[in-house]
Amino acid sequence: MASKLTNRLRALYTATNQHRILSSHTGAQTAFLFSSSRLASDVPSLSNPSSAPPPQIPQSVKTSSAPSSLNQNELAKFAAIAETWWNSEGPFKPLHAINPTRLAFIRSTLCRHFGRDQYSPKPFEGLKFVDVGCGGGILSEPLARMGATVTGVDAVEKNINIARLHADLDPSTSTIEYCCTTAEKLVEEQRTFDAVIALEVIEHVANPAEFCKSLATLTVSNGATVISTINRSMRAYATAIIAAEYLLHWLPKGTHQWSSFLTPEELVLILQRASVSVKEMAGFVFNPLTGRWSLSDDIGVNFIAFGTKNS
Ligand SMILES: C[S@@+](CC[C@H](N)C(=O)[O-])C[C@H]1O[C@@H](n2cnc3c(N)ncnc32)[C@H](O)[C@@H]1O
Ligand SMILES: [Mg+2]
Repeated sequence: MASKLTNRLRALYTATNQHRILSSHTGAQTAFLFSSSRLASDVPSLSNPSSAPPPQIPQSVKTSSAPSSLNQNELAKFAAIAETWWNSEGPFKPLHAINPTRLAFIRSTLCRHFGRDQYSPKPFEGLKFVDVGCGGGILSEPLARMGATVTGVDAVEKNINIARLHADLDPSTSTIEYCCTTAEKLVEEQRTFDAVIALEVIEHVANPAEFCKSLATLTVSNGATVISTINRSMRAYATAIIAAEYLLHWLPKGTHQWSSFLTPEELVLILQRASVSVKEMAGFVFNPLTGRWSLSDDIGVNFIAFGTKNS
């Protein structure tokens, strides 16, 4: 299994022609990877103009002694646009557009892992999932429709209120348990889940490594952890920031900080340190001709990782 994973990762990294395989990391390489994370201030920060007014601090969940994953500046951005979660033409349009593609990855990896029939209408029946940083519930709802018992948590209270209101519109989603809380709080409460999913959240948290530790602790032994984020590559700077925020206006300006992105290797390493072994990875690519997203071996910009918690 380990060599199969290694081969798969090697193929992916070779395909993107930009990085080396993880199993051959030396201590020096690892140190480089970690020292470059969050310190990449040498790239011009279009996404953080110094003239921008200070963001409003939202009402968000307070944490206790556990290291906090909260970054109040990031939370303020989401609080400011919380009402627009279910407007598929609004600021969350990219998440709506990418949703079927990321759900296809989740369905196929988790069905294989949990031995479920991926063509069944409710393949996740009997499994407990948590959607960390669930926002308005764009992902939690389809997961619940696929039969999972879903808990959705977000640090912004407004998001949770919107998510609850929307889920209540349909009996198949009104069963979702929504809470304004954090992964570290759930750890304190000793909650565990068969699958822990955090999509497009890690680039907005205060400490990605600690956040991954919390996600891993929430995952039952041999359970699944799924994370998606944006690669800290030049291509991502050009497309996910310059094009998406400044040229196409898909996202509000300042949504993303390039230096907060993680490379796939960094994500795999911090998950590995948290006892989660990444088994599969895929990229999301946008076809401007069809206007659709699809899964790809190209993990150069948007990517998703599926791992399992070591037993
Ligand atoms: C880009 S949105 C992604 C929403 C959802 N996961 C999706 O992909 O549809 C990021 C979400 O993470 C939440 N968030 C940011 N930091 C968080 C933290 N430390 N703990 C919990 N939620 C957080 C934000 O409030 C926001 O709703
Ligand atoms: Mg993001």
